[in-house]
Amino acid sequence: MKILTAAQTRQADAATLLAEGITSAELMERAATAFCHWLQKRLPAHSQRPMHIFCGPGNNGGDGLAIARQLHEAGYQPQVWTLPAAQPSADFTLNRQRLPAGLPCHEIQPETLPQLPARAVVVDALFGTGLSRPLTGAAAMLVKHLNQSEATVVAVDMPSGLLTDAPQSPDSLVVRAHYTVSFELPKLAFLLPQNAEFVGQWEVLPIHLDPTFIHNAPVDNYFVNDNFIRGRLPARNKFSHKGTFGHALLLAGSRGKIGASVLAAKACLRGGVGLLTVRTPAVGYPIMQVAAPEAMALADSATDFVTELPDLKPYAAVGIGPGLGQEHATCEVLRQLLRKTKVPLVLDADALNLLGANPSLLKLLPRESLLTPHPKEFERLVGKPARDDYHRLEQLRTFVREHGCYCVLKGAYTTLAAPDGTLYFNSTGNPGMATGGSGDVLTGLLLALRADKRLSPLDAALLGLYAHGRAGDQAAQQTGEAGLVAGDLIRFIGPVLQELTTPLPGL
Ligand SMILES: NC(=O)C1=CN([C@@H]2O[C@H](COP(=O)(O)OP(=O)(O)OC[C@H]3O[C@@H](n4cnc5c(N)ncnc54)[C@H](O)[C@@H]3O)[C@@H](O)[C@H]2O)[C@@H](O)CC1
Ligand SMILES: [K+]
Repeated sequence: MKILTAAQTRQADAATLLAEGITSAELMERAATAFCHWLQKRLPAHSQRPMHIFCGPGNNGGDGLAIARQLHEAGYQPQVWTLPAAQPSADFTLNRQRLPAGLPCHEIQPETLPQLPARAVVVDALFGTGLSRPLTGAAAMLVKHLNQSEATVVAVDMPSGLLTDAPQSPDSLVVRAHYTVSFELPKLAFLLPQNAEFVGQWEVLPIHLDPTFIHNAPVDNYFVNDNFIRGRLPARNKFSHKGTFGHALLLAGSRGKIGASVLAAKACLRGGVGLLTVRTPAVGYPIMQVAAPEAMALADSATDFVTELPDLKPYAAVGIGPGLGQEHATCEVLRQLLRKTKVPLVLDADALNLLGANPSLLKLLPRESLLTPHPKEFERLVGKPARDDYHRLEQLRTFVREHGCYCVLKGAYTTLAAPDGTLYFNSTGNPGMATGGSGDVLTGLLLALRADKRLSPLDAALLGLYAHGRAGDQAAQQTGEAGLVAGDLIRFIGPVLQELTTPLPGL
């Protein structure tokens, strides 16, 4: 799914009117209907909860007015509140005129702000994608009032005060919505941790914007959902052999962190690798042989950490990092690996910390390497903290362009950056996966997919992220989010990959 900018959303709107020969009021009616169906499913008219719909002067407010009319017709008893405005939009004015006589509509004044008890439902239709500056005056006062209330707040398209795809000044007032119901495509603002307190739980409803416009719109950001992933994992050919799926090498583990190497190894095996060899320090050798007998274990001559790089000839891809430690000798192994390898690399955890601490290593990074930092590791890699989540995304784009690599920034909506700077936001996963070892599982899975000769680097990375999150979602259904441990993810990798495999074309 593409993520459009606010400007492109306006253009998509205009292109739809043109392509379908409809008026903007008709498109507004479509958006209002979609919103009302969403609400009616969750809140029946007979619930009798007080409902207040707050409408701004533009088309977001126009949506609010159309929603009020449709809900009134469906048996709800909403009250409408409008902001004082010199020049409301044409579709606002039209829908204001269309309000039935029995539907109360008041202009907001400081002394007439409605009481909002906890039972009340607020529909926030003050500002949407047209917001261009911080809220002031009556709008600011109203947002403060909404945020102090205990009412349930449902935002139309955007929580009012939040910019669609840029940071706002830190002291800006923004509605704290419990739900944000948006139209057609997700907005970049929804995917950033700093906005979670405003956006709440979000959803996008189709309003059938012009598909040709969306198809041709150039974008920097994609939302990775099921549709986006379908068709990227080919079915296995009957005559395929171990070589097709590659022989991977994993360098991982140190005393006390052999578990990380075991988790990564098991995930790599379940990710479909043809063969796996794991280099661990000697202390990890018996553990690996017992825990993952399908992997070949290659013990280092040092007991506690990895000090030697094996001959790289047999391998189709190399992963390094989980539980590795940051000893000097291990750093030298990484340096040799970066110098010598001719096959795809997956770098995680301590391998990234070593890269961050030794800028000379970063210069050796082979093109198309795949790095999987969490935000702290990413900060060490780039050497300075991000001002905010938007700045972090800019740092990410700059980083991959500079190093010609793929970089996965882990978190909610884990973000993959491709070497051209395009960002892909993953949609799967849950907070239960914020648990030790979850990243090691991702590294193992990505290593398997990078070793698969049939997959492009981009497809391997996208499939890995999506499958990892989906495995987490399926695991959490059985364990609950709190009870989820990284090892639980591993047994769901196989079924999830099976589900994502492209079937034969139907007859
Ligand atoms: N683009 C689409 O696909 C559709 C958009 N619709 C609705 O239209 C909305 C966008 O409407 P508009 O472009 O009219 O914009 P808004 O309704 O978001 O904002 C209204 C106007 O307020 C002014 N304004 C901006 N910031 C302000 C501030 N801080 N204080 C006071 N005034 C401010 C601007 O002139 C802006 O055009 C969407 O969010 C959505 O709700 C829907 O009706 C139908 C489909
Ligand atoms: K809004």
